[in-house]
Amino acid sequence: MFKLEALRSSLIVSCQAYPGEPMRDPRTMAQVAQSAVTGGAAAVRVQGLSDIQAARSAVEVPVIGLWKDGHDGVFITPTLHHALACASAGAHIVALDGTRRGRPDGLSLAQTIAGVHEQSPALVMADCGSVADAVAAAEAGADIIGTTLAGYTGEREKTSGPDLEFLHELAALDLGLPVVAEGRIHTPAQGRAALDAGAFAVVVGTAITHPATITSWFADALVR
Ligand SMILES: CC(=O)N[C@H](C=O)[C@@H](O)[C@H](O)[C@H](O)COP(=O)(O)O
Repeated sequence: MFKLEALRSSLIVSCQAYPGEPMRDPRTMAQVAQSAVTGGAAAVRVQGLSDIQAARSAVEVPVIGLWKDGHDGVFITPTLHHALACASAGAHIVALDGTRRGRPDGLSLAQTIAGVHEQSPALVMADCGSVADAVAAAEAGADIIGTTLAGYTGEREKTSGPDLEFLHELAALDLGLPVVAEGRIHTPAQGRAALDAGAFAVVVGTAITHPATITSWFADALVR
């Protein structure tokens, strides 16, 4: 079993391709995950049961697994069923929606987290969108707080880079849990700034593993 402490101050790379995209293939995502580990990723975050299984076989580092179902409201590992499936697929850490919104299976966040802890060895990362979410998720038994949903739930402005103010607010609260910075970290300096703002570790997705978006940044910069 891995030690969460080993991820302190580390880079975690999210390797995700979206529905209909050419790289949406578990073998491809496992290769991307391997490349990220070669470059220094201490853990990877992958979406979908096949990608979790493929990543587990491909890399030695901890795998954070999630299952996106839909794209509105609560869609990141929305139910206990989704969460247990991620754990069964091999996720060391299950990332799930950690907001205060109602969940499709009617379970509370606390019931969902308790179900994962009772029925699997996985830790739970609660993807939050606000300070109130983070406080509630900590009370509900989450092992890790993620800032993943800041800017996506209507409770906080969608900052162009990471929401550093959110990280500062969470650090001041001292929830007693690791807070992982995730969302719109696009440069190494922003990753460093997230750690300096109090993050336990940093997740980078798009800026490392989503070539279509990275290409568009360059292409857009060339347009006069
Ligand atoms: C909001 C949402 O659905 N976030 C997802 C969560 O898994 C992913 O689409 C993001 O790529 C991931 O959070 C990493 O963030 P960024 O790609 O900005 O580095």
